[in-house]
This record gives sequence, C-alpha cells and structure tokens, in this order.
Amino acid sequence: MIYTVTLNPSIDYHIWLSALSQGAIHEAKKEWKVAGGKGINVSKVLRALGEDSTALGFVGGFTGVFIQQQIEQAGIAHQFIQINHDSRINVKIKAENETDISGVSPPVPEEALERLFEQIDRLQSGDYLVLAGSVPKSLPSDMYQMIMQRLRGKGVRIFLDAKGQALKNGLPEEPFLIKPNHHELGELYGVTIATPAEAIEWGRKALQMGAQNVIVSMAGQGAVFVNRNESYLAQIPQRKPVNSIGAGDSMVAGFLYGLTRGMDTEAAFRFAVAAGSTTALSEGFCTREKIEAFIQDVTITFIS
Ligand SMILES: Nc1ncnc2c1ncn2[C@@H]1O[C@H](COP(=O)(O)OP(=O)(O)OP(=O)(O)O)[C@@H](O)[C@H]1O
Ligand SMILES: O=P(O)(O)OC[C@@]1(O)O[C@H](CO)[C@@H](O)[C@@H]1O
Repeated sequence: MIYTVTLNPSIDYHIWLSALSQGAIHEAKKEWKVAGGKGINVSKVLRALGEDSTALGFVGGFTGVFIQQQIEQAGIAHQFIQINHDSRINVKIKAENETDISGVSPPVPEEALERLFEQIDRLQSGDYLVLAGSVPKSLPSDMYQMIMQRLRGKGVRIFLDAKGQALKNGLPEEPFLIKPNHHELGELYGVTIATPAEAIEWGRKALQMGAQNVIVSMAGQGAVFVNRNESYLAQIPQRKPVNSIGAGDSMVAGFLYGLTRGMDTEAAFRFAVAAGSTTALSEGFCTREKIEAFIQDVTITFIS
C-alpha cells in the first residue's frame, strides 16, 4: 500500500495576471482553486496513473473541508486528522513569471500528532510512505525523522521530499529516496549547484549521509539520479513552462509508480522526468497520455 503524508496541506489559489506590479490593484484573467500540498499532489498524480494511495495529514477549518472534499471527489482514499484551525491558502501568481505566497500554517495539537503516529505505526513491510512538504511551525522540525524512526527495520520504503532542517535530520534514517531540487540540495551544504555535474557530486554526498537513492531535479535542465551503483543524467528539450507547481511532486509520483510497476531504476527515472516535465509544460498535472507522448524526448545518459 502507498501512503502519502502532507503535514501542511493547502488550498492552492492559482491566479493569472497580465503583469504583477507591487502596490497596484490587479484584475485576474483566470483563477483555479485546488487542494494542494506535496503529499496530496503525489496522491493525485498516482490516481491519474491508476495507482491507489491513502493520503494522511492534518486538515482544518473551511479550507480543510474543501481540501478533503476535493480529495474524495478525486477518488483518493484518505485518513485525514481534523484540527481546529484553518489549513493554509497558498497563492500562486502567474504573470511575467511565477510568484508564490505560502499562507500561515495552522497549529497542530499534541493529540493530533499522536493520532498520526498511531496511523504510522500500522504501516507494514512492503508499504511505501511519501513524506513531502513543509512541517507546520508548531511541530518539531525533526518530525520526519521521528516518523522514520518509528518505522526502522519494518521494511517500509520511505520517499522524503523535504528541504532544510527537515531534510538534513531525515538523512541518517536512510530514506529510500530523496528528491531535492538543486537549490534545496545546495542549501543543505551551503553551496550553489548550477550544473548536472555538481548535482551528481552533491547528490553523492547525500548518499554518504544516508539516502539510498537521490534524484536532484533541476527544472528546465532536467534531473540527475544517483545511488551506490548507478548514476544517470536526464535531459529534456527546452520549452517554456506553463505551470511548474507540482512538477517535483509529479516526478516523485512518477518514480514511485515506475517502481511499483516493476520498472528498473533507469526506466523509473525516465518515467519520473517525463511526469515532472509534462506537468511543467501543461496546465494541470501530468496524465499517462501526456507522459507517454513525451517520454521519448527524455535523453538518459549513464554517468560512470
Ligand atoms: N521548464 C521546464 N521544462 C521542462 N521540464 C521541467 C521544467 N520545469 C520543471 N520540469 C520538470 O519537472 C522536474 C521537477 O522540476 P523542479 O526542479 O522545478 O522541481 P521542484 O522545485 O521540486 O518543483 P515543485 O516544488 O514546484 O513541485 C524537472 O526535473 C523536470 O523534469
Ligand atoms: O510549503 P510546502 O509544503 O513546502 O509546499 C507547498 C506547495 O507549494 O507545494 C506544492 C507544489 O509542490 C503545492 O501544492 C503547495 O502549495
């Protein structure tokens, strides 16, 4: 069974403007409101690919009701834990370029946290667990590490898509996969990663710190994959992105999907890159049809 955890879900309010200027009044050309948060996005992409998952996390208030309804309408199983305060609203402004404003995360009470731990304790060998996105401020920054410690030795494969302290703290627990983008990986080591060669070099450092597999996503530059046996570079044709929100989540979902369908590492990585890119290059998330049409445009190079 696949579980996704979104500790800090959101309503993503996508809004299209002709131009964004500080201090001005803007009239939107178009808008969308969708349930968001990285784990939830992974569940959505998996659903679109025909793979079931159960979404876990905290939802609250009128925004939480909306998020839960959307997940149910999408046919995604969930075991959300209700909290009293409103889930966040994250604003995604599309003008000359993309600007994100993330809302304030709601406080999560101790009892809600205990309930999440009870759910985590029920996971079994062979399950996959995706831990993705930010940790609400009221929770300890080593939340993901705490979850992973509870699962030690149980045979659950953990995909960790986090940044900063949450990523750093999680590495010693040997997550099956991490998927930082090149900025997030650079931030971990206090360096700037600008090229795939640098992403491979620093990705290998993350292996030394505990990660079993590392995908470093590099937006329009593609991605690199490293583990102890194999390293690959994925390149994609240069095209203007339409919506890069959720591209990284689509990549995580694509890799997970590939593994569950028995693809080898290289094929799962190729599928993951095609999933990320087709989300970035179209409105809405990737679909199987879009991925299949794009996948031959992904060039994979084996790196020794
Ligand atoms: N401009 C683009 N053109 C083609 N593919 C893209 C583009 N931007 C992103 N992608 C694809 O999506 C993958 C993930 O993108 P990115 O590195 O932006 O992830 P991210 O920062 O985790 O994204 P997010 O947090 O918005 O989900 C890339 O490796 C690439 O395959
Ligand atoms: O603030 P976080 O939890 O790091 O990221 C949240 C978020 O930006 O990530 C998703 C895209 O990856 C969006 O659906 C959501 O708004």
